[in-house]
This record gives sequence, structure tokens and C-alpha cells, in this order.
Amino acid sequence: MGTILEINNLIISFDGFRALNGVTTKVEKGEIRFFIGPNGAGKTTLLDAICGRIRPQQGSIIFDGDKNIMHYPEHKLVNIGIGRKFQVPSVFTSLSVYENMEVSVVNDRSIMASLFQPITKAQKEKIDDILDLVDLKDYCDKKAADLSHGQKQWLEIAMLLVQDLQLILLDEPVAGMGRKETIKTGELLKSIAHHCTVIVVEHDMEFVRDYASKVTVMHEGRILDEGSVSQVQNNPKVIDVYLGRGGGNCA
Ligand SMILES: Nc1ncnc2c1ncn2[C@@H]1O[C@H](COP(=O)(O)OP(=O)(O)OP(=O)(O)O)[C@@H](O)[C@H]1O
Repeated sequence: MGTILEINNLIISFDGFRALNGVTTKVEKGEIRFFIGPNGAGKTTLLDAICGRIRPQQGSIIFDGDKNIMHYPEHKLVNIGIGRKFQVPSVFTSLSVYENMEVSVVNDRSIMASLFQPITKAQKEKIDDILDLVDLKDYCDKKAADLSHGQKQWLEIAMLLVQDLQLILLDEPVAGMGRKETIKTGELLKSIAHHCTVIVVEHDMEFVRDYASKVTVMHEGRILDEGSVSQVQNNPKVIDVYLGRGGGNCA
């Protein structure tokens, strides 16, 4: 399949404090990669660096073979195929599900342009397919404000998918979900991974166990271990700093 993301010796400091202290990892195309670890380990900082929110002081982030994206501004990363979803859903609550999708289908469209310029047949078909995938086809006319928490999360994922991204970054996508919604989200990630790589920061270890292709464990700005779920959860160091201390609901 090939490598989609290659991170080399990444260093990020805040006022002299090293939030990332030499992080090196590779993510292969089609993976569902989970980043786990105790609070303050550097997981969110790493996602912020990948999506251009924070400029690292050292290292490199190579995307899709040859693009060093470390100095790309955040808004340009969507155009090359990288999208981020934050923990709190940020859909347009006053618009319908379908209107949210119309706004997203061409990512430089403004809300006004989206509402007054018709989308193409191909874009409409794409929206329909993705709404079907996230199980929101029957909710097209419903205001996003009136969706359940889980449905808002799925709509936001759908709004990323419609932009034809190659890499999606998700920050605790199942936080606040019940088990049924969590399983549905996991199955959705599996479907997405057929055509897009997914990186997830997560604390829910049951979710990680059920859906990770590979897990990276972070601690104090470094990678403590990386491998299959069973490999990392049997690593005594990982148990010591995270799992055995009640991290990841696993105590
Ligand atoms: N803008 C900032 N200024 C100063 N320190 C920061 C900043 N952002 C993050 N940090 C610090 O960097 C470290 C890593 O934070 P980060 O949010 O990446 O951890 P995390 O692994 O995502 O934790 P959590 O699981 O709690 O979200 C923490 O000690 C945090 O306080």
C-alpha cells in the first residue's frame, strides 16, 4: 500500500518545555492508527503539528511520499488531502444535514455561495453516497442542531469524507457516546479506511482494541511503544505509565 505519513524526530517546545521530544513514526495507507497515552503525553500536540496548527522547531513531516508539510499553513492541508475533526462537533447547527454537506463538498465554498449556487450532479451523488455510509440519509432535511450527539459526530466525519481526503485525523471521536454509537463509529472507521487513512487519538481502550490496525503509545513527548494492540497492552512499561494507572478505562 505504501506510506502516507512519515514523521521524523519531531520536536515541539512551549517556553522551553518539550511537549514532543523526538517523535518518529510511519503511518501506512489504509491504517486505522490509534495514538494513546496518559494526559499530557503529547497526542494532541502531534495532531496539531500534522494539521499545521503548531510549527515544530525540528524534524520533518512527510506526506504522501514527497511533500514536507511541516511549514504548510493549516488551510492548505485540506487541499492536499488532510482533514481534522475535533472532539466537540463543529457542524453548522442552523443548517440542515444536507446543507452542511453542500457547504463541505467544495471546501473553499462559503456558506452563502453553497446555498445559492447549485452543486453538480456528481457532487450530489457523492453527498448521497456518503450520507448513506454514515446512516444519515433519512435525516437530510433535519437541522444539525436537532441531531443526537453521535449523529453530529457522524455528520462531521461525513463533511470530511466529501472532501476526498487521503488522511483524516480524529480527536476522541467516541467521547460521550454510548456503546451502540461507539460500535457504529468503529464500523464507520473500518469502511472509511478502505479509501482513506485514519489517525485517532483515543482513551477508550475497548474501542482501541476493537478497531486499531496499529497503536502508538506516547508518554512525556516520546513514543513508548508501537505495534499491535496485544503487543502494547502487554508491555510492562505501558502498563506502568498508562493502562495500570486507570488510563484507557483499563485498570
Ligand atoms: N499551547 C501550549 N502552551 C504550553 N504548553 C502546552 C501547550 N499545548 C500543550 N502544552 C503542554 O504540552 C504537553 C502535551 O499536551 P497534549 O495536549 O499534547 O497532551 P495529550 O497527550 O493530548 O493529553 P490529553 O490526553 O490530556 O489530551 C502538556 O504538558 C501540555 O500542558
